[in-house]
Amino acid sequence: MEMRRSRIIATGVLLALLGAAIPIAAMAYMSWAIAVQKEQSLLKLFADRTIVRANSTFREAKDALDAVEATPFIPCSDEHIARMRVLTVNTPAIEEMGYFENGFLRCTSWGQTEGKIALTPADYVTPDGLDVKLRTKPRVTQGNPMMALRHGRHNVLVVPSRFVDVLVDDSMSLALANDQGTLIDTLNAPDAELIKSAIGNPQEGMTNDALYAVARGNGLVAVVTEPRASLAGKLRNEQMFLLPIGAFIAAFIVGVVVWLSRKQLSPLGELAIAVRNREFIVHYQPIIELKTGICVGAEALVRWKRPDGSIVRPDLFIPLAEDSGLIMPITDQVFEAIVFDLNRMLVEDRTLHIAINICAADIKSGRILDFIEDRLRHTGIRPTQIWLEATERSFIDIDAARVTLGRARAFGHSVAIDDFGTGYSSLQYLQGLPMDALKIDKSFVDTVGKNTATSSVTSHIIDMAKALGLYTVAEGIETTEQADYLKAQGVDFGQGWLFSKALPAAEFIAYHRRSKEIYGTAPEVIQVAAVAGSARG
Ligand SMILES: Nc1nc2c(ncn2[C@@H]2O[C@H](COP(=O)(O)O[C@H]3[C@@H](O)[C@H](n4cnc5c(=O)[nH]c(N)nc54)O[C@@H]3COP(=O)(O)O)[C@@H](O)[C@H]2O)c(=O)[nH]1
Repeated sequence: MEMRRSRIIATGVLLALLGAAIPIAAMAYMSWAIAVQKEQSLLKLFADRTIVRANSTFREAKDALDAVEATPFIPCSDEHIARMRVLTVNTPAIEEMGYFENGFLRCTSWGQTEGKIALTPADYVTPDGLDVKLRTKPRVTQGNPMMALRHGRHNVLVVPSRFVDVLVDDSMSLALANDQGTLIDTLNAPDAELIKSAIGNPQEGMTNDALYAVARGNGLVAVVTEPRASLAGKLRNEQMFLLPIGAFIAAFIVGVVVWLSRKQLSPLGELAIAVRNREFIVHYQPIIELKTGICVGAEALVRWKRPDGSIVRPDLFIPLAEDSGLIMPITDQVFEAIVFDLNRMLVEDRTLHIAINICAADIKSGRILDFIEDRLRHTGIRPTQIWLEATERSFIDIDAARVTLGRARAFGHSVAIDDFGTGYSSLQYLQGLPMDALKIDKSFVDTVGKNTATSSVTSHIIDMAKALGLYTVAEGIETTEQADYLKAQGVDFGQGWLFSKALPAAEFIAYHRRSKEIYGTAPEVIQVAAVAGSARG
């Protein structure tokens, strides 16, 4: 009992801990995943914008080069130089324009040169056919290194930062490269190693320290990165929304676990577990023919054997079982136990019968009769050897009771009214019911030899039963005086501690064997009455 409680409590605590931890952990993980996903979408947006920006810079440069190539002016004439100057001024992306002849720079948008600056080989060629020299020191202006883009006989100089001229968050860095991985320019000093590996990877990703997103287009690759630490703000926002949901789910699960555990720990919960685990055993109280002392059968009385070996008396759990409906599976288990325990004995001695207690619900529905019929099949036990005991209190629906008891007798069972006299119904009320025997309650037997107000009731009950042609069985006989009195009154059978307490199956079998040696076997009178399906007389 204690072990089971401890197990239920331990399981409950474990499930409650898991039930609390899993939703909160799941929501914490979801907060992180959503924050990462949102941040990566933002990085991707900036990477896409960088590609757009770089492409537009290339396009501007190309348009300017196409325009100057198409001019009809004499190379390096005043008109040609003026044209280059106008295009330079009107094209924000370019800083300077130059004209090459025979591999040397002859003039630029600034004017004539000495013709000594030689054309150097391109670092790569864009898909639009522009020769790109990544770092060129402008020899004319002597300014910072620029990127030179050449098409035909002209080139333009572009400040590399024009390609990455995108507004990004302060925490972000970006890099632009061509699709062979040659770096064009960077912004906010990104980690070179990360950029190198990100260029080779698709879309977006994450390292131990940073998040990154990659965009590609027209021979260019843009990578935008951000340290993981900068996720903190977004993560907090997501957590503020999701963690309360996780806490709510956790509280709900813990509540359900506590509710289920308490239910399992409740008497009804324990009884339900006992039914599931088939923890019921049956003891048999011998029934004695008072005239001869012969053991004619037994009443099957259920006991709840807990896993720790302790036995619970039926009056402690039968009322709860009846209220909850668990009495039906318990009755089934009692009947199966009878078949298991006494099959051989009942087949060997046809004069023996076993009485079982039937609950109100089964009397109303008649369900138990089908169950008994099914379980008796192929056992060799005759239906006449099974008596059904029903208390007056269980006849809630008298018409349904009449049908069920009638069916029971037609099938061959004898029907006994248990605890007679303790209910409110009169014998007259019960008179119309199909029955064979009346069990006189212990409370009346107890009055024998005592001068109490109810003493005379006992003999009246016996007389009425005889008048109705019913067998009589006296319960709870504890003294020889009671037995002698009841025998003298013509009571047929008796049970009680005078003869024996309810015994485990093996002890009842031994008791019956001993009794047989002393008193012999009963004549077939009880069986005959039951087979006939009619009352005595
Ligand atoms: N629906 C079911 N009810 C059942 C079943 N098994 C038992 N019960 C009912 O539980 C009540 C208590 O039963 P139990 O503790 O087994 O007590 C029985 C006898 O042991 C007791 N008894 C018998 N002789 C004496 C005696 O001389 N002195 C004394 N003090 N007690 C004695 O009486 C009980 C028998 O009761 P009854 O059924 O009225 O014949 C009890 O109401 C049982 O019916 C079950 O399987 N299903």
